[in-house]
Amino acid sequence: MDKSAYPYHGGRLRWHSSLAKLTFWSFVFIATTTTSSSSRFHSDPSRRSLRTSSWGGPAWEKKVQTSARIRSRNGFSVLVTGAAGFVGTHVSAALKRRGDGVLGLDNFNDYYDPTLKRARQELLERSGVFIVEGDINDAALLKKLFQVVPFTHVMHLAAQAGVRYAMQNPSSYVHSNVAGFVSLLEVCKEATSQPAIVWASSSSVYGLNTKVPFSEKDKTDQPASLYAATKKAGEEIAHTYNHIYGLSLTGLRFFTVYGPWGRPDMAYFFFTKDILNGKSIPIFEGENHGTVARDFTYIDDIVKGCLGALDTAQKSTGSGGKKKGPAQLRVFNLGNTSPVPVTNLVTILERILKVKAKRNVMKLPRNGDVQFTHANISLAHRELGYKPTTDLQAGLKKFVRWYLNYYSAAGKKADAR
Ligand SMILES: O=C(O)[C@H]1O[C@H](OP(=O)(O)OP(=O)(O)OC[C@H]2O[C@@H](n3ccc(=O)[nH]c3=O)[C@H](O)[C@@H]2O)[C@H](O)[C@@H](O)[C@H]1O
Repeated sequence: MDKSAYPYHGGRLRWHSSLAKLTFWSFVFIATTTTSSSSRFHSDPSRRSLRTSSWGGPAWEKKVQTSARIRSRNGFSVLVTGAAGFVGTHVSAALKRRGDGVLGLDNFNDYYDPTLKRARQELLERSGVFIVEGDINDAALLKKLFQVVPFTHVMHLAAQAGVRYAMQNPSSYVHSNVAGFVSLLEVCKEATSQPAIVWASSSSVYGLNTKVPFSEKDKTDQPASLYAATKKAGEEIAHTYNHIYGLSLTGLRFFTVYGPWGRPDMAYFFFTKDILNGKSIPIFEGENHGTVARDFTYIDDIVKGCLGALDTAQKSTGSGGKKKGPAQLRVFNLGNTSPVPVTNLVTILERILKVKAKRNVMKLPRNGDVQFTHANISLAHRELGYKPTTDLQAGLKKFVRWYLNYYSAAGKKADAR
């Protein structure tokens, strides 16, 4: 790959209001709360543990309605699945802030430290977003939610993420990314007023493709991981529900999203933890010392892309399971279009943390990783007004600031993996 494909920008610092607000509430949270763990557990073969809690009743319905109530002219009423997740939390907060009604749904599984998800939930609750605790495979719960609120939009972010974990727990990917998506679409399609749906696909659908930058027009028939295969399956499933039932569907191919309140299973996150703890970090390289690189994309840019997708989504055309006309079907890359080698990511972290990393360079394992990603974002720019503005250096600075505050102020251990 051409070295010129890895440009760096200077450290432009941009303090986005959503982040400022989230960070503020993080301090409030850390200072005042402990995590509640009153929910029951039940066994599910596809999850290491899955919390459930009872739902229903007049008080619960009122909470749901209040959270989903639109507070601005021409606002939306949005069901955000995966609201306690990294992207879900940021998107929910941004929607709420601009006056949309937002109801969260999350199963709070323990793929990574659920304390972090509870902390995000606490943040959202303080800004008026209620998260219903439940699984997207629970059709009765979904139906109930649609009975209580006529959602105009669904932002579907609930998923089993992580490329390498798919080899350890394949069924969790089928459970969430395939069965769960179908379960959600079944309920959406039956709604009297079908919502428009925006959902998270992944850059990983480009798999072993070698032509860069990746364009939405490229074939995506070589997934390198089961995770990628389930996201690709999601895109095909979206086509089917659009074709048969008239659901308006927009898939967003996220490129390695990072930032404050991020996922502890991701490399930038556990590298930070391990560098600070003096532990060696495994840095992957390709054949013949080939560069491994990612088009790391900052969370605030992704949030803007998500809002742009919701704002430009056309109405679904069907009702009660019947299609009345053709509906919108879209897919967009949301990347930074500026790939950075993983070794450079580590150098940036060393500079910000002022600690030298113990680098353990090793061959890219054959466990689902691809060697590089690079997004062509011209379609998203044209249709959604998407224009990322945060480079990796500036974004990592913000991440590290959050990380140090979160874990030191809360006295929490960074239980990254
Ligand atoms: O764009 C996506 O759709 C996906 O992005 C993310 O996957 P990836 O891009 O693989 O991110 P991440 O694991 O942070 O590895 C980053 C880099 O570090 C390298 N890497 C990783 C681990 C390690 O031990 N060493 C290493 O060098 C590794 O080779 C890679 O080059 C999401 O996790 C995934 O859920 C999905 O959303």
